[in-house]
Amino acid sequence: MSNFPRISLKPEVTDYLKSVFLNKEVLAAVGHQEADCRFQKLLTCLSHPPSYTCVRASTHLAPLEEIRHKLGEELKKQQMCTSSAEEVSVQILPHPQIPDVLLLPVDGPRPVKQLSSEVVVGAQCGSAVLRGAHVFVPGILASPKYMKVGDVVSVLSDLEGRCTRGATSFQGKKVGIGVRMVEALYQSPSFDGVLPNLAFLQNLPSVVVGHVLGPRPGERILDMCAAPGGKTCHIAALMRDQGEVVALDRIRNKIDRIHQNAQMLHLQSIKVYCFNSTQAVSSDSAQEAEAASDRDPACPVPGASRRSVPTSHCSASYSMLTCTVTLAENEEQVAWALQTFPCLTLQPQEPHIGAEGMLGAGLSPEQLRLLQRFSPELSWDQTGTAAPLPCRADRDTIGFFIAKFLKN
Ligand SMILES: C[S@@+](CC[C@H](N)C(=O)[O-])C[C@H]1O[C@@H](n2cnc3c(N)ncnc32)[C@H](O)[C@@H]1O
Repeated sequence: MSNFPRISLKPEVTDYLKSVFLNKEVLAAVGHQEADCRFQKLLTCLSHPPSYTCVRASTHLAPLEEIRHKLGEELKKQQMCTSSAEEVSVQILPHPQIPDVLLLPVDGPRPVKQLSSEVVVGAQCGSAVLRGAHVFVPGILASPKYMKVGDVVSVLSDLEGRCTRGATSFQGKKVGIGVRMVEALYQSPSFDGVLPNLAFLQNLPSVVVGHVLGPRPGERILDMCAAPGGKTCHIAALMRDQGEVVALDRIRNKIDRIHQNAQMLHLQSIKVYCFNSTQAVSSDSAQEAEAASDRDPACPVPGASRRSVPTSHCSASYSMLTCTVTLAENEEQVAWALQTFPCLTLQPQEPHIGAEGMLGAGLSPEQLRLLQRFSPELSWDQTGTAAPLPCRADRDTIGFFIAKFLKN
């Protein structure tokens, strides 16, 4: 059996994505064959984990080199517990362009034996396992009826969401780890409890967006879709914890995670509110000028989800980001915003390591160049080759999109 069955999407989702990737503008530019090839690669990318782990280092608390060294020591200790080899080595590389990123290669796919005793986990848990996590009890959907502590099992991921939860038959402890991974298909260190205040697991594009925003100490920044607070904390760290980051999330349970992360990273400048960002939008210019009310940070920006909006005194810059690959949530939003709010202009991004925006939303080549789209399908062939890790890291990412606007 292949370790990676092709990702299985509902037919209507496949059709929709296909219509995006094979839209008229793309077809005219690259032709049907190339457009279809990119789409097929996208489906392949979606079923594979990235070839490295990205860690954001808390450089507001310690220098990068010190964090790199401490992380290496911690991970060596971890490896010594699980490996029979006398010498263990851990490769941790700084990112050449991003000053607070450390990259760790993932080794895989490795040959693993499939055992007759199987634990089935949800797809989300499965992807965490592929990135080095152990299986925690809530992720388990089904397990052998008489499984007991110490049994060796294979962990399989339910990619199609068909497995009905049968956790009642799980005989192990109901808290803590459910299955400790000893033989991973993709060998990647577990970060569970490893330097929690200095090494924060975050996808590379999610770190890039903080730098693109470029917040400065003393500014007031609004993050409209903040939980669990990865980017909120990054912004506060980049501001050296001076100023204010207002973090909104509409789901009350998730608010605690922002508090926990801020506390863990020793960040005091974050103010967290449970609030629906779409209701934080106001067209009232008096209110807008006032922008001081924490509960109503008035911004003339449409309240679509997943946006981080920094504000400053006389003009404001806005950064819009999504972790989706569709035109509707990305380039079409940009086209709409530019048309609806003539006061907005697109700004160059620094760093710009992803691709440019995708054709299909009627944006000009110049506008597309100002957008940053992380498109793993464009370079799928190169990942997994001998290319140096930092080069691979910039290409082998999750799908992600960043636009930076200035409001005049
Ligand atoms: C992908 S997560 C954000 C990740 C976060 N920016 C980070 O870096 O850790 C999206 C979040 O947006 C929140 N959200 C979605 N729509 C919202 C809205 N209208 N108002 C406030 N929060 C919203 C969701 O509850 C969810 O927690």
